[in-house]
Amino acid sequence: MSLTSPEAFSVEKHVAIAAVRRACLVTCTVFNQLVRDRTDILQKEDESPVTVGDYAAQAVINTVLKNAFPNDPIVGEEGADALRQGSNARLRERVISSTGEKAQWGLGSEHERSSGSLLKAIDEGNDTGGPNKRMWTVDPIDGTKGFLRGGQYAVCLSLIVNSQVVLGVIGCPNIQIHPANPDEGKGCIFVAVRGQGAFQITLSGTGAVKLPYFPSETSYVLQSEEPKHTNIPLIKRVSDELNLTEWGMDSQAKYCCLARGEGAVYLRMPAPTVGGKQPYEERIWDHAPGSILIEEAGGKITDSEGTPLRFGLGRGMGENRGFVATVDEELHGRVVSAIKRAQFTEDAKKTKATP
Ligand SMILES: Nc1ncnc2c1ncn2[C@@H]1O[C@H](COP(=O)(O)OS(=O)(=O)O)[C@@H](OP(=O)(O)O)[C@H]1O
Ligand SMILES: [Mg+2]
Ligand SMILES: [Mg+2]
Ligand SMILES: [Mg+2]
Repeated sequence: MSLTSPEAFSVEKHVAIAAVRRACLVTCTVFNQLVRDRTDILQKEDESPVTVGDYAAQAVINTVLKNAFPNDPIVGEEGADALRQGSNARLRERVISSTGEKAQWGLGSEHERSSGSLLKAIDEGNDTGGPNKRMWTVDPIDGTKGFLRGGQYAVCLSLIVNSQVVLGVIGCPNIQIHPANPDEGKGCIFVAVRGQGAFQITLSGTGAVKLPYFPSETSYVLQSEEPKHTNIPLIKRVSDELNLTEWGMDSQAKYCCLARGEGAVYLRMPAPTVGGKQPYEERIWDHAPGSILIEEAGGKITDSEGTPLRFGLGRGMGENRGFVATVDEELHGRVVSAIKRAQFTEDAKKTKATP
């Protein structure tokens, strides 16, 4: 069976959807019970937040994946080291109770719920990635800041074979099922398999629609909500030149909105670095599922110079900095050109400012 035959990755797709759905149930429960009280949030070394929800969702997804595909490595965002520290015992207990509350979430029995096996399940995501292998990426909560705000966040899973993303599944509990009709409610899962198209289903698995399906009336540039993650002034310059309007949104929900037709461009540009700091290296779990969703919806995604994205370098994406995704291929070329002009103007300003 070739990588793109109609039956390819059918088992993987069903397992991945089940894993993402279970993880979404966990994150919704955690939000309702814990996050609203603003408890149990840790600051990672890079000062980004991690919550009971991130750990619990990664434990659930890794457990489902390891049960189905014991030999597949997993590249997951989170690690359990902080949970092993005595000072975080309360957080650890919260994670255990969040994952074990219902047997259907995959960590049901007393034995399986024990602290050791939970930490082990989280640490199954410690693979280093690389070029010549089959591996999963897991971002248990993408847009943790959005999750904490009650805004958009995404539970993200992808399968990569020999550096090519072949399957992407993104759960967005807070996204409207229909962009123009709030009455239909919230909660979607977006699914793409290489060569088989991209689809949206509801969180409960009903109402499959092929992407894109929503006729975009206004032309939006989807950008990070978090200003530290992107170059907002540069994106404004590009948007103005192309007569587009910026729309800030947390997480890979941006890729999902673009794939269904709710915008013109996904644009992410590296934030300016200060004090000789190295630029941020993007992570494969933040873009692998979103990139296949865009491509299978008929769109194009590259880095900001028009170079293809590289998912076989390790956990990071190396020199791939800044991302441009569009559903309209002609627009993609115009965005890349507009970025070059905007960068040129920015550089010229800096040179003028330096005495
Ligand atoms: N400095 C910097 N530059 C670029 N990207 C960064 C940076 N720091 C973090 N991250 C990663 O950004 C992920 C969140 O994605 P977005 O920026 O698209 O959404 S958001 O506006 O922050 O919600 C976020 O994913 P999560 O940690 O899963 O939330 C990070 O992996
Ligand atoms: Mg994070
Ligand atoms: Mg992320
Ligand atoms: Mg995350």
